[in-house]
Amino acid sequence: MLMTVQDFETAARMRIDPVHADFIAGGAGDEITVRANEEAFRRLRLLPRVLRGSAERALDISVLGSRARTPVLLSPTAFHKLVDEEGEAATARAAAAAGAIMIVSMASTVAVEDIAAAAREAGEHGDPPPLWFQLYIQPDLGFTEALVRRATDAGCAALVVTVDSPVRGAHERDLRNGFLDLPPGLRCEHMVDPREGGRVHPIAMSPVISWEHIDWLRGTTSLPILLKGALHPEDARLAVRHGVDGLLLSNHGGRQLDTVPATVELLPEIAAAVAGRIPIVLDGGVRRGTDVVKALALGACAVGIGRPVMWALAAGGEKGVRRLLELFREELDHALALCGASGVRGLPPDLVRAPAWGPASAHTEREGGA
Ligand SMILES: Cc1cc2nc3c(=O)[nH]c(=O)nc-3n(C[C@H](O)[C@H](O)[C@H](O)COP(=O)(O)O)c2cc1C
Ligand SMILES: CC(C)CC(=O)C(=O)O
Repeated sequence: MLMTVQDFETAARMRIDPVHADFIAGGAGDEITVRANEEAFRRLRLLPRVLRGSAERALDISVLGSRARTPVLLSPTAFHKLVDEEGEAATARAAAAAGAIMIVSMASTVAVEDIAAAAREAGEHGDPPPLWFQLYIQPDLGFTEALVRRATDAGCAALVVTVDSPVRGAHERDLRNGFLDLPPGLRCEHMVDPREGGRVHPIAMSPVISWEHIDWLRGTTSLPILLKGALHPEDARLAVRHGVDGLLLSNHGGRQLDTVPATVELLPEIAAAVAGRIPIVLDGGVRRGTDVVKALALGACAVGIGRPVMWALAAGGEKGVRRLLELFREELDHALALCGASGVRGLPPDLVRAPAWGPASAHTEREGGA
């Protein structure tokens, strides 16, 4: 029975190529940050209030003009067709049915127009939440601008600009496995260049992308812009000054610079830096309803999940992702009830206790390890 994210991972591993499972699970370098994200959530403790609950909990959110029935977003993940033949279309149907915002990866194997059509078909409770679109700004600004127009025309309601990738992270599992490109028959649909007879460009990760590019993007679109991957509080303040509308506080699931802190450890500092001026979504290591409560209480308005979606899609296609999102909903609602909360909004930081951040190994060994 699929009851936890771990169950989905186990089921997925029985169905997919181990090389692809490594691509999903893996991270950069020694994968210290991959583990740190989950460990940090495990170390935080919830301190519930009593005699103040309500019969039902409100789980809906509204962020940057997008309404959703759950604060759990689908973070952008590449290459869904590696694990399911319908790829991102299946994921989008599940997200729409759950009323969850899906952030479409620029590196998706289904085109954003087709993903949007799939989501529209599946909205069970009226209009599903809009899609958001993740972008790596390409040094070829003409190409980038055309892609932004394409995502906008497809109905995407926000742009999530990934800024933690001046170069690609060193994924040693992929290097050892020789997994360096998509298998024949699959391609990144958004990298097809209509100007060049349909040539498929590689995604450029460029260290010359700068705040000037964010200013340029700000001038070319009226969609809300979120920065994904700014971790330093000074960069969070700069983002506000550059007219960015929101932050996706993310360390790319430990796939870029290894040994950066867990995102939930950084959250209080980042929340203090932006001081409520722009919303913060957090991803990295969110695996349980209690993790969602912790992130929201510490200042996020929503959370994203990456690997869990890939495992669920691999384990059971659209149905698998639906079940996963249901599970997060049930766990979140249950945890809120136990915390004496009436919903996901306005959760106070004193719901969370952080034991002194001692050596991570001491905590994890006692709890059965990562
Ligand atoms: C298989 C995989 C592919 C990913 N692809 C992208 C991507 O195309 N763009 C991006 O900004 N982040 C990408 N990410 C990072 C996720 O958006 C997210 O930050 C991370 O997975 C969150 O951590 P979690 O996996 O612990 O939930 C990817 C992550 C994984 C695991
Ligand atoms: C194809 C890559 C650009 C996707 C990515 O960001 C990742 O694998 O973490």
